[in-house]
Amino acid sequence: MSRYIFVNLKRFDISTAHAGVNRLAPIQRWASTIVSALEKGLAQVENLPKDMGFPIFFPEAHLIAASQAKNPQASHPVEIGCQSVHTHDTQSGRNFGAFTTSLTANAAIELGCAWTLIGHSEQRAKLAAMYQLAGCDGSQFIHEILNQQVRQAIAAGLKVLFCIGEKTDEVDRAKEVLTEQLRHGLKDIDPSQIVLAYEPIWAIGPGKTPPSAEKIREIAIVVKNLYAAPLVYGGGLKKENAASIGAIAELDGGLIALTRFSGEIGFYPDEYLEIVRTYCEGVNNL
Ligand SMILES: O=C[C@H](O)COP(=O)(O)O
Repeated sequence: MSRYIFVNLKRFDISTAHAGVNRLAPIQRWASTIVSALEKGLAQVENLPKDMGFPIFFPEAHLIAASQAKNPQASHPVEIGCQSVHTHDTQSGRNFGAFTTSLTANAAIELGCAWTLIGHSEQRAKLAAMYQLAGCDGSQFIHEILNQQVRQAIAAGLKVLFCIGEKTDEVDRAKEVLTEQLRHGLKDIDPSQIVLAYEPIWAIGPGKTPPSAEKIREIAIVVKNLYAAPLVYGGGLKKENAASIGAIAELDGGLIALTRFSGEIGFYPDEYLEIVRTYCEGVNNL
């Protein structure tokens, strides 16, 4: 594939009764509802580039249901991905699976995954919070942990979407931050095994203003010079900016989480399809 529209479904399976955003289906049918709606909907989208991939990252509990819901006859099949993998894995004569609470890359493969998402800002924040509790700046260790996870994923045969991005207080030195994340997180990793996602953290989620297409393009040029892998943009990607982001020649796609950022926020398949349609208008105008 040479272009991708990724979806990260974060923890969007939790119903509104428990303060979540799932209004789509009971949790048992949530993943299959999304996979079927997206595959049926993508088949109706006109002028979809043939070389476009549609990976979706689910929480672990939904991986089997999502894989089983895939239609082998779909004209534009979705691919299933997990939200990161463990730093270690099963190995003949060594570890037989003593990994309580962890999803290993070999397990992800057996659960039907083709992809994993590593280095998402919410994963980085979780790791940083642990180091903070220990009273130290763990940034170097976080890069190393992510690097180990990427290695395990590739060894198991997973494709990797590796996220980078600067925080609000890092905007002035964004290039430096991105350089560090790439240099250490992807140390000795072959770029042919990776797709990168640039997600400025200050643009993710409701109530945020994403950067202009010109600003995204500027960063895309920097990132591609640092690491020669396909690059997608995420963080407030929505119908309103999808065409202008699709028209950035240096990008190879997008990463979507919410499709609705106000009111009954959440991920809605029909709105996702509208974003894809609009993004492709931008691509077709290139
Ligand atoms: O993983 C996806 C990103 O965090 C983007 O989130 P968003 O589309 O809700 O801004």
